[in-house]
Amino acid sequence: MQGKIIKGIAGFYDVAAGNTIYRCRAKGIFRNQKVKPLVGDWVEIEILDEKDREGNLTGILPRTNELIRPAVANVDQAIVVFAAKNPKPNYNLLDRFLMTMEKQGIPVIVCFNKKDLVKEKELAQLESIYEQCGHQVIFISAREGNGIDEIRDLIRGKTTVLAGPSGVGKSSLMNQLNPDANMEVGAVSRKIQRGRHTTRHSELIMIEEGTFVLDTPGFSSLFIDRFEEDEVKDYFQEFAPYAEQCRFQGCSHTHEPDCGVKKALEEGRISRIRYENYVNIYQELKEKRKW
Ligand SMILES: Nc1nc2c(ncn2[C@@H]2O[C@H](COP(=O)(O)OP(=O)(O)OP(=O)(O)O)[C@@H](O)[C@H]2O)c(=O)[nH]1
Ligand SMILES: [Zn+2]
Repeated sequence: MQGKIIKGIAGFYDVAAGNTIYRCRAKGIFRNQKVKPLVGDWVEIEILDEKDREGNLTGILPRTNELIRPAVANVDQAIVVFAAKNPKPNYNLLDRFLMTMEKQGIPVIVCFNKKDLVKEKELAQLESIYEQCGHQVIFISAREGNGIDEIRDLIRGKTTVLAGPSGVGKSSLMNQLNPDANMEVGAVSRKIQRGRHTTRHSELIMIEEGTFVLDTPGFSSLFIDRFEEDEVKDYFQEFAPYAEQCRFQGCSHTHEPDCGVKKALEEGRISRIRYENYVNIYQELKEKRKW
């Protein structure tokens, strides 16, 4: 029988097969192989006890991909959640997340929660910025249950990493998607202080058969240390058409004269937020390399 590992705890793996979750032990063969079972793996299991839902892991199917942080395999897509307001979106963190996922070939849907707190006009601005750089953008209100069906449609039959900083309403969203999950929802300030999530392990929540969501702990620890500064611009794809007009080949769009990207910025064709994040990330990587 085949299933998917949704959780690993102290030598056991919880495997969802159909609508049932079996607690499985990895058989000896895994110790001799170099591959260690990962959350998200599609696996072959043998049932030992149907009533007690116990089994053995007997094989791992080939992976389509493997993320290191969070440690999870076979990710189809990510949904990154920010609040449209309260807390104000950290666009720099958002752009870093988009780069990190894009580098690993994982499509990202940008989701702004708490749409009940801001005006349509502000939402339209957010939408145009992130659609311009190639992402699907959705607006929801987890509190009012708005946009939840749209999310359900987007995640159906897939494995989705749900990421976002503390306080944006991820737990509220998970509760809407899966009332059984019963995640703790609380005041923004209190939870940031307590810093819960820091020691939690990756766990997939089965929303329905074949649909899995990973609620990702520790979003702010996402760093972009595996990038060269010169490749950063490749992740700001909306710059590309204007870069053709730069005077210098390999223009970094920061200090060079006759830069097509800076011209487009002045003309309002490129988002200032995105441009400033680009410069910030570019310079940070350049500084790092000096040491
Ligand atoms: N106005 C408004 N408030 C919301 C919405 N969704 C969540 N909230 C509130 O935002 C606060 C944080 O919500 P949580 O769901 O706990 O946020 P979280 O992202 O899971 O935070 P952590 O658990 O710290 O990661 C709570 O006070 C929620 O009631 C929304 O759609 N609109
Ligand atoms: Zn340029």
